[in-house]
Order: sequence, then C-alpha cells, then structure tokens
Amino acid sequence: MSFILKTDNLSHRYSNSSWAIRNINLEIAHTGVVGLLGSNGAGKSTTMNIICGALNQSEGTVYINGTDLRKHPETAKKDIGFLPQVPPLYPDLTIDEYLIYSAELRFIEKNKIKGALEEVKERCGLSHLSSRLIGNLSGGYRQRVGIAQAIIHKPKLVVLDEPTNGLDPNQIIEARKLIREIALDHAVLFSSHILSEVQLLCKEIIMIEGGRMIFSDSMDAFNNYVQPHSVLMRVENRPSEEVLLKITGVTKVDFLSDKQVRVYFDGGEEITERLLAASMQYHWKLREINFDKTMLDDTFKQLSAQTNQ
Ligand SMILES: Nc1ncnc2c1ncn2[C@@H]1O[C@H](COP(=O)(O)OP(=O)(O)OP(=O)(O)O)[C@@H](O)[C@H]1O
Repeated sequence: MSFILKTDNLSHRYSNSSWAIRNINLEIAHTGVVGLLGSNGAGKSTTMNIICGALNQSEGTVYINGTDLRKHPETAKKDIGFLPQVPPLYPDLTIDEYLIYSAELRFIEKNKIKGALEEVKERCGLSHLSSRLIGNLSGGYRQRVGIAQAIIHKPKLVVLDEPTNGLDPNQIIEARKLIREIALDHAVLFSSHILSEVQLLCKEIIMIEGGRMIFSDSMDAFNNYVQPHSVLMRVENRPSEEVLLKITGVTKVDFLSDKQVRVYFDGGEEITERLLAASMQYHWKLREINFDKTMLDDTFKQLSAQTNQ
C-alpha cells in the first residue's frame, strides 16, 4: 500500500529534557480527516512540526508520499500544507498580497499564480475580501487565510494544528465545514484536545498522551470503546439491590442516596427499557435516567493503562 504519510518510530526530545514524543507510528493512505487527539502537552504540535519539516526529529523517519522528508525535503514539502498552531500571517499585508507571497514560497510557476490565487480564495470563501488587510480580519477569516496558504499549492497532505482554537461557536462551525470540503481531495491531519471536535470531523482517530500513541483506529471503534457503561437513575422510592442485579445486563449497583442510584451494565442502551419496566413493576417512580458518558480523562487513563500493560 502507498501512504501519503508514514512515520516510523518518530521520537523527539528538546535539548536534554525527557522524550516529548516517543515511537509515534502514523499511516495515512487516503483523503479524509484523521484526528490527532491529546491533552495539552501530549505532543501533538511536536509531531506535526516534525511531519511538516519545521522541526528535526531526534529519531525516526517521516515519509511523505514515499519520500524521506529529512533526506529530500524539497520534494517531500511539495506535498505538505501546514497551518501551525500560531498561523504565520502578516497583518500588514492584504489577503491577495499574502497569498501571492505564499504561492511564491511554494514555487508555484509565475503564470499559474493568479489561477491558484483565485481558486483558493473561492474555495475558502475569501474572494470578496481580496484587498482587506489581514490585521483587520476576524479570527474566523484569519483562520481561513491560514488554511488557504496551506492548500494553495494543492498538497496531498494538509496538517492543521488546532485550527478551531480561539474561534467562536459560529466560526467553529464554518471552519469545520471548510475542513470537510478540503478533505474531499486532500488527506487532512487535524489536531485537537477536544474529543467532540474530533468525533464530529474525523473518520479515524489517533490519540497521544505523554508523547506516546495510545489509540489508533476508526472513529467507530473509538466510539464503541467509550460507550457508556453506567446509568444514573433518580427515583422516588429506593429500589432493592437484589431486584436491580437480577435485571439482564446489570453488573453492579451503587446507591448514591436513597433516591439516586448508579447502575453499571454490560451491553447496549436497551438497558433503559429494562430499568423502565422494572420501575413500573416495583413502583420506584423513576424521575430521571441518564447515561454516564465516560469522561475523556478516564478514557485517556484506561487507554494508557492498556497500552502500558
Ligand atoms: N520548544 C520546546 N522546548 C522544550 N520543551 C518543549 C518545547 N515545545 C514543547 N515542549 C514540551 O514537549 C511536550 C509536548 O509539547 P507539544 O507542544 O508538542 O504538545 P501539544 O499536545 O501540542 O500541547 P498543546 O496543545 O498545549 O500545544 C510538552 O511536555 C512540552 O512542554
């Protein structure tokens, strides 16, 4: 199989400190969005900076479309577009001036720059703002300009480091839409520390924590992993533990008070129907029932523990 991005045991330590990332093995073979999820300091930016050639790794290899980035940076970088965490924007330039400059940096032939500029502005919804100074743009539009410079040379791989950070909810929705469109004909590596953000955008997810990869699979597999395993019930009349434990699927019961009980279960969400039926039969007077979603921190812990076994 040929990969747009492949990393072999990528590891990095800043000067003499401990490993910032260790043995990161990534493979991206097709278009679409791959999410790189990790809490602050997990190693996302370090990984992305290395993949884009902005930082030299201490160990390991990055292949872009089969080319070793360290050995042949010019060839490899033609296929990379990068929006770093702090976008490299010049507030005193207009959008046109900045994107033309970006096109020149990317060695786009002179007679093709105008076409590339118009196409990328159209794609990123910037055509009506061509001569606006970047310094006068809203955060959302600045981020679009950042994305535009990352795709102006039509790279196979687009790397976006926390592109929705600092945007307001409407701007986040717009940015998400744009990233989805770009992912139709590019492979996009997208980082975030927000699980729901990655769940909304990505078909595949890679989680790193403490510089190590702790999960890499489809979003479906991840969602199955974080399926809720307990429900919280609020009732008027305290149920009997014996009755609860006899309900199919129920594995454990914790009484938080006489009116609040956490029920652990194996299996799917049909548990609620069984609890509802039991409530009718035993007159618990069920007032509320909610799934306890596994918190991201817990998920990190569970996955880390599993990986380190
Ligand atoms: N220039 C640097 N010098 C020394 N240590 C660094 C440097 N940059 C990052 N680190 C350290 O490397 C580790 C990984 O940081 P990195 O910025 O890659 O994480 P991140 O997942 O991108 O976090 P964030 O979302 O906060 O940017 C952290 O322990 C961080 O303190």
